[in-house]
Amino acid sequence: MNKKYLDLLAEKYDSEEKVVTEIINLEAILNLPKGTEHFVSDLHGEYQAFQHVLRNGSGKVKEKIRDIFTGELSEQEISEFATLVYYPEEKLRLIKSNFTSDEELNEWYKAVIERMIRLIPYASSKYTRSKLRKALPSQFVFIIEELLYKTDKYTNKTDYYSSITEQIISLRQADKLIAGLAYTIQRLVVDHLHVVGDIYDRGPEPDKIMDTLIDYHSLDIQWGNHDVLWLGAYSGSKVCLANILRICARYANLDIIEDAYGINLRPLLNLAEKYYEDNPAFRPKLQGDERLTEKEQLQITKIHQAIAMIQFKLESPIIKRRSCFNMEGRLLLEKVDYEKQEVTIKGETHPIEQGCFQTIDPEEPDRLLEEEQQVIDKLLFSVQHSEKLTRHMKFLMKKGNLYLKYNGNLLIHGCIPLDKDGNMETMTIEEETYGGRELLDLFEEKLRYSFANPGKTDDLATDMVWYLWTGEYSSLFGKREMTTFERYFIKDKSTHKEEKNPYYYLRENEEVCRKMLEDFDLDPDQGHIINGHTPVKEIEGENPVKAGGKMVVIDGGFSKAYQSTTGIAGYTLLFNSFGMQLVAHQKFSSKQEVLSDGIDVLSVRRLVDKELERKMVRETNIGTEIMGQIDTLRYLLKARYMK
Ligand SMILES: O=P(O)(O)OC[C@H]1O[C@](O)(COP(=O)(O)O)[C@@H](O)[C@@H]1O
Ligand SMILES: [Mn+2]
Repeated sequence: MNKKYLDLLAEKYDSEEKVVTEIINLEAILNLPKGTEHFVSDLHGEYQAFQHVLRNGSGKVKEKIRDIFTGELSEQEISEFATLVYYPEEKLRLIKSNFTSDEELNEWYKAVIERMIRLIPYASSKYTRSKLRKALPSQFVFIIEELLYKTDKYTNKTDYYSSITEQIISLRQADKLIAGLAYTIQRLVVDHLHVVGDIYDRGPEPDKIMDTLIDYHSLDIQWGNHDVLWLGAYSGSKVCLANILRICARYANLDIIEDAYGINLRPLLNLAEKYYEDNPAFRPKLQGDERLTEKEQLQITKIHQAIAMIQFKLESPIIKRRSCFNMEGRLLLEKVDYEKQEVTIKGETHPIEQGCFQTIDPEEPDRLLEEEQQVIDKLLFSVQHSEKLTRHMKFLMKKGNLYLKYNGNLLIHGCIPLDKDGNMETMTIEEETYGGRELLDLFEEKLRYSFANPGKTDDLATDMVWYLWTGEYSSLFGKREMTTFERYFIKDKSTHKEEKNPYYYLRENEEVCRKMLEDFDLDPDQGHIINGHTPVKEIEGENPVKAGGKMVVIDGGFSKAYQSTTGIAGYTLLFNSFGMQLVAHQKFSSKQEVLSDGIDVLSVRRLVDKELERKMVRETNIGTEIMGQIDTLRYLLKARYMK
């Protein structure tokens, strides 16, 4: 081992005792049951629903409460207590307003603190003391540890508890302590979170989801197609930028751009007001009980057209300079007869409905007007200089990958592009041919390069980020082509269809899934592929667990816009030392309803896989890392202290 490395290590472990203690500590960790992994996907800006799933650990919090308090508390009391753990501040306010005297309130405080103190050792039984300590609210660590670790041998338990809790109450610290304990419980229930893509688009608050993830104790992200669209925009792809703005306009979410990320839309609005009128095809989709004035809707409709046209124009030169994308079929602006208002696609001519080609020169349909060019340039400048967006995009890069191998499973948002016989599809880029895992690695390399070079806007790497959004062999898109143009302008619905990659029916087949796991050097007997991206239509009887359990699809539709097709409000997956469980969530109406009626979004559990023997940390990714650390420490011990 390198001497310098050893010197550095010896600085940290500067005595034999320190090395020995750390080895013992690490060995002990290896023999603990593995922590619970929590998988979510396709959050699509639905911050409130995501918060709920995160706070209740997909039902795990309530399960732990039930394990301990069934028989002692009524079902109603269990629900109330669970709600307090999920939303401590709000629930405390609500409960406190029901008490008429301080005595009553103080009694309630005592009971609740005692319950939480009983729950914590149970929820943390898989962790070392030092890990638990890190999860405790820092200002109360001393007090909580006193309560947790006291023995009743020599002291009177009740007195001991009472004196500490009474002090807390009289010093008016009870609310803070309860909230701190509640967050500790939430944190203990889930050890690690996987976000299998699509944080952004359609829903109203992706920025708040990002803030939550930034504060989360342990997570990784597999980028979704919508996430790379945002990364692409930030990395200098104007066409990706036009797409994110178009989607925000379409779903009436321009607030995300203006208010959350502080990007000035005035230049785009001026352009939109100058050229566009009302147009039913571009009216925003309003979700739930969202209301907008007629004037607001009209304004968005105009912006929506302006940015869609900029997007179509920007696509064209990329398609032309990148023949390897094989997207010539998408050069639709050139296929429009602007006189007759018709478009010819795949040999068929269709009338254009609700066209808005005011800024198009039929001789040069993809040429941006000077004003359009200025608008998109200004927008790109603001996007790349938004402090908050920079923070969010950097985090997305730091925690994100295109796919992840974790504890024997393969996590990937979309697919591994296959041909209809199940072979990996290939793409030739700069004279090299790539397929399967190598293609995915190349995509990721290009994305990272583009992100690191935001000043380059037309290079191959930046164009490839857009390809990841919409290209046939993109592992995130997984469809032949994106029919955005057709959906706006052509009535005939058959032109709107987006044909899926064969992966999406081949993944039902166990052999195919095993082969893909092997291609990624994973053990097909142990591993699973975990996908998001395609909403599972439970309503039509589709099963999210496929290929004899080798494939699990967890996109059940957090996205409100898709709930009518899925019939539920999303799946999540839990993987603990006993096995894997899929959780189906019912529609989340509002936090208010959970708070006041204790109504918890009902989750239905399905067993995906049961471990024959309880899985220990030793058998996990982290376990492998720890074993490496132990080896190094043993080496240090021998080389420096055992002479
Ligand atoms: O109906 P919308 O929201 O415009 O989106 C449709 C587009 O979104 C996509 O489904 C991609 O988004 P998802 O990853 O959420 O499926 C495209 O295939 C399709 O063209
Ligand atoms: Mn997706």
